[in-house]
Amino acid sequence: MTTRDIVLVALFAAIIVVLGLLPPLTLGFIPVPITAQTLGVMLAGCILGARRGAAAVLLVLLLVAIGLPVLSGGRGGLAVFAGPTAGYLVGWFFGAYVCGLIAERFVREDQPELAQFLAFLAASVAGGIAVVYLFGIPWLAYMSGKAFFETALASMVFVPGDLIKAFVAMLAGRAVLAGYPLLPQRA
Ligand SMILES: O=C(O)CCCC[C@@H]1SC[C@@H]2NC(=O)N[C@@H]21
Repeated sequence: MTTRDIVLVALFAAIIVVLGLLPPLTLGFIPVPITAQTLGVMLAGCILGARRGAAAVLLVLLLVAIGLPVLSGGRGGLAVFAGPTAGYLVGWFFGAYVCGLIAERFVREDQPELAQFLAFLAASVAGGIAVVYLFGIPWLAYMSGKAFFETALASMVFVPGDLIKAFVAMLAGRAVLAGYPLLPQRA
């Protein structure tokens, strides 16, 4: 990693932390909040690509681990990794990575604008939603002692908001690519 990469990773970690200042939306029937921080995960993947995007999330998770209150609602500390949202947090790391991989592979600067939008949207949905849920739901089911399908069904409450975030990440990914490209592009 170059010094520029490190600065970008720190910048996107800061963006994820700042998004955590927006109050979480807690729901009575599931011990996982709706949070704007998942937008930061998608932005990191779409704008920085796989390695640097995942590194930005990892940095945030390290800040959580050392006890800084950087999660929405001012939460932090090692106990979070033994709580009901831990699977989602691990999913953020892999989600940013997969989001970045898809963006790196399918976004091209010389593509038509529509193809770029679609590639960023696919990256955000696959990485920022599917992969995050893939880790989050089984862990939540285990922690709450509920059936997997019941937990998966309850987690669908996050989908509308996460789709809006994926749309915002798509717009931001394309805007940054057009003005100040940072995304590595793979053959
Ligand atoms: O703050 C935490 O401890 C982690 C919160 C995880 C929230 C999950 S991520 C996917 C889904 N989308 C949301 O807005 N909330 C959940």
